[in-house]
Amino acid sequence: MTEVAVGTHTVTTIAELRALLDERRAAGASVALVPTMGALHDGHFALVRRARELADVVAVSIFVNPLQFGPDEDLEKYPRTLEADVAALAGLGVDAVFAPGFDEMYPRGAEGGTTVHAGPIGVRYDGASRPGHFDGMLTVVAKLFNIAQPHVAVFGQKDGQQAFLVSRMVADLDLPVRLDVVPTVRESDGLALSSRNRYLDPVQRKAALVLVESLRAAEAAAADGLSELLAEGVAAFGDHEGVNLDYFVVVDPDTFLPIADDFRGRALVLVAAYVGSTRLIDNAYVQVG
Ligand SMILES: Nc1ncnc2c1ncn2[C@@H]1O[C@H](COP(=O)(O)OP(=O)(O)OP(=O)(O)O)[C@@H](O)[C@H]1O
Ligand SMILES: CC(C)(CO)[C@@H](O)C(=O)[O-]
Ligand code: BAL
Repeated sequence: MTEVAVGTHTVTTIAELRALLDERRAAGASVALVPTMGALHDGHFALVRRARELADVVAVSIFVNPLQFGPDEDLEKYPRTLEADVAALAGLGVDAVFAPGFDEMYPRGAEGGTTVHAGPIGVRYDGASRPGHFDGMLTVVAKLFNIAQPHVAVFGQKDGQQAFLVSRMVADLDLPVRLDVVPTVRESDGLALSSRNRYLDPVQRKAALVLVESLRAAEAAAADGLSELLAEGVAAFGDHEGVNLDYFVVVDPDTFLPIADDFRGRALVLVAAYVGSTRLIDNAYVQVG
């Protein structure tokens, strides 16, 4: 049997990651990739555990991708905790951590290279509030797929539109990778875990619960149809000081288009809101009608 390196290897170049994964593949191993932007929490760790179930070798990428941030967004202040992230991933038995710098990923600069276009769903909902976000996200995900060549890649349902658009890209561009989506991991009070939760002060942390509360209200009203669902979901925002609803929409999970008034069946409620200046998202499946 071929000798292969064991333990957690942190690499910063594409060549190093390819060499490491090629060696494992040559020994017959399957590979799972978990793409992240770091500042890891239990949501990410659930993805890593799932990846371990799905493949012999797990690679986690940590890259805060400038292409998916708008000019007024939080690229500069996005939390970066590489040392702690690597230690946690080693504890979970991850084989490779890929933490490239900007030049390694974009040698032609942010504007100079080929990019992926997300198509019509990429300009709705989060894409309407964050122009260019999904093109930038898909561009880096396509690169990561080509770099790591995983058998399976694991994403979180918390970023529901992202998971949908990645699966669209895989289908539309015939990418040879299987996708797996892990349910949203929540705090005990229901708040979806997010790296951006650490921007919240204690008062905002409490106010942020309105997102999951709106989803629960929508779920409770879903049996009565779309207009009741929307009315109850949006009403949950009431008068929350410092909270501004961005969108509250119900989509068909198969198309990500808004459902019609007479829709009956499983639908996905998407919500985004600003809590202070922090933009948070959440979503939940409901049974309409
Ligand atoms: N609470 C969660 N439950 C399940 N998956 C999650 C959760 N939070 C993030 N993920 C998934 O982890 C992967 C990496 O996400 P990312 O690094 O952007 O973390 P994040 O916490 O979503 O950060 P932010 O929302 O602040 O950008 C994505 O597939 C994302 O959907
Ligand atoms: C998928 C991803 C790692 C691409 O940068 C990012 O959008 C994220 O962390 O969800
Ligand atoms: N969590 C998805 C990555 C982003 O917000 O840019």
